[in-house]
Amino acid sequence: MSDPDGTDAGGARPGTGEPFRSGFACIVGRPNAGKSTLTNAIVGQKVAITSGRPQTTRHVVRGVVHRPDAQLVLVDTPGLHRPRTLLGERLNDLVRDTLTEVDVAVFCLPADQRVGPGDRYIAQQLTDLARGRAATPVVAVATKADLVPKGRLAEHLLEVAGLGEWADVVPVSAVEGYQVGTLVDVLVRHLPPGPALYPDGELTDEPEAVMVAELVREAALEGVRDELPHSLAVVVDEIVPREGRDGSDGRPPMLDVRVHLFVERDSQKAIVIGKGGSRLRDVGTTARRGIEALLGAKVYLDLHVKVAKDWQRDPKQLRRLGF
Ligand SMILES: Nc1nc2c(ncn2[C@@H]2O[C@H](COP(=O)(O)OP(=O)(O)OP(=O)(O)O)[C@@H](O)[C@H]2O)c(=O)[nH]1
Repeated sequence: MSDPDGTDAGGARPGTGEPFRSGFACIVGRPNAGKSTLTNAIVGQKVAITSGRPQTTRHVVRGVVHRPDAQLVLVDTPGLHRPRTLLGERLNDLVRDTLTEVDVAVFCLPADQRVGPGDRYIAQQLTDLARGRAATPVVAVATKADLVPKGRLAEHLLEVAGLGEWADVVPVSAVEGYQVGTLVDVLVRHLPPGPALYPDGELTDEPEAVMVAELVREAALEGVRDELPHSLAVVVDEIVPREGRDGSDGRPPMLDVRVHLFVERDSQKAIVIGKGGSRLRDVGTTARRGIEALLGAKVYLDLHVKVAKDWQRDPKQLRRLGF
């Protein structure tokens, strides 16, 4: 049976000395290959659609798997999602774009169907690019394993293995939860070492969080628009009620709002913060007024400025952050 909260998607490997890993994966395959069902099985209940955070990634985030040892971010690949409508060069371009921006690709091939020309075409593109400069590993997945007898599954796996250059081949059944955890383990192994890309806990695309981020960004860019990258990234970590300040005692309710601002260079961090923190205080005051009006509560606004290079590993990552 499938594990309803997705906890079979792996656990800590204490004592292994393995570094924390984080990165992006995309799930590709022809229509009806089981991509959506697999995505849901991988992220389980922890789905956190973040389409409202366009500043954090150029792709739509489908979900984030938080583990003690890793964070796996599943991103949508609109182009590859509907290969029937994207033939020839356009598909090539999309595959290339996608593969250069994720750490690992997942190629779904349903076990209940013969490998067809559509699969072969995608397989060729993926193999070319896995061999190319981006060298993105591709994990081939035999989906819907529950629909076929063992003998047929073995046959399918052999066929899939011969189709291209895969880092791994894994049979799964998203419906029954079979091997979903194993697949996540395999994907995590292909992620580079690095800290979590998203705050732990639930992400949100709630309009308030998006608007709070916008208010902070606007305030941070005021007067220094030319000196800061257009796409200064603002991430709202949390909006939580202050304990004992829910308004029930007659005092106005109070919210703690914690926000990270990401910039590219130390010099930009200095601009945002200002001499002795004076500018950041102004940014906070301006943003707080807007946020209080928006949320209808008193707000304690906690702003942190970080240089992205400190927590991002390479230009690839910076691009993903929107820089
Ligand atoms: N039995 C079984 N059915 C599955 C499994 N995974 C997906 N399906 C079914 O296969 C069909 C297609 O699955 P989707 O997840 O929608 O496939 P998709 O690749 O996202 O499809 P597109 O959106 O058309 O690209 C659905 O009817 C699913 O219920 C599985 O592991 N076992």
